Amino acid sequence: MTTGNALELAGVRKVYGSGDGAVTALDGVTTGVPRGTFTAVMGPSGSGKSTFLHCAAGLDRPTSGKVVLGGTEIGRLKENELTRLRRTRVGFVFQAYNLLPSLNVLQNITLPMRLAGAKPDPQWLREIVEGVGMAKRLEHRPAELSGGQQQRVAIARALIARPDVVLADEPTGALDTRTARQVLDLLRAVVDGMGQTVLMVTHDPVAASAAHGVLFLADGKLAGHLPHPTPERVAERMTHLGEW
Ligand SMILES: Nc1ncnc2c1ncn2[C@@H]1O[C@H](COP(=O)(O)OP(=O)(O)OP(=O)(O)O)[C@@H](O)[C@H]1O
Repeated sequence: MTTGNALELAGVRKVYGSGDGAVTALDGVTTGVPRGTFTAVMGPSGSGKSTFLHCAAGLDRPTSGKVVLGGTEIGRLKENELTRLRRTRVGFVFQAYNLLPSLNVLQNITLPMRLAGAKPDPQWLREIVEGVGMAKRLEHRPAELSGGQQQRVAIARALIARPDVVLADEPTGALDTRTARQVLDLLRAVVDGMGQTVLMVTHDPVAASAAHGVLFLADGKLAGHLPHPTPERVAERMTHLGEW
């Protein structure tokens, strides 16, 4: 495992709109996400969580400040370089899985590599397919899988390029409690067992407690970090931050 930060934000500000209608979604966020860690991001509604994730992924450009992903300052990249970086150095996991219905499991998992014009490493492919427990389902289409299985495929897809960071946006939001637990345990195993780095936005203190630590946002600013989170301690912090 390489040491250092997989992701760094330095003084990141994001202002949407201008003049009277301007909204400051991120207000000078500076933080680092160490490699091989699982970090949850929590905060009240409108506190800037999605904007944080979008800036980290290069989906949104900060108004000012720097985002460094795996040593590359992404603000300096041209649009086509940014697209390639998103395909190969960032893995995405969404609440709604976002698998392509016409592709089978194997094709969905390897799609980011094919879009980037690269071939997946067969040994890594085998490791992640087995790691997410989908080795016997490679020919199946998403419609033939449960929600939890679809999310496991999405996690494998997020890992296929060995990204610098996997960004997960409410990955358990559409799942029942038991299936959500399995997906959280898998994300944790991806970090503890495979040395990957995961950053997850969630509203759920139980989901957040699967992480090594929780970053709290309030009004676009960092409002604390909680190591070794438990659902109770996360909920208590959130209550202090206001409506959620
Ligand atoms: N494209 C946009 N244009 C204008 N304002 C925006 C845009 N995106 C976000 N905002 C505003 O920026 C602030 C932060 O939004 P963001 O979606 O990052 O918060 P959040 O913490 O993810 O919220 P939630 O938990 O409700 O999803 C909010 O006030 C929001 O209205």
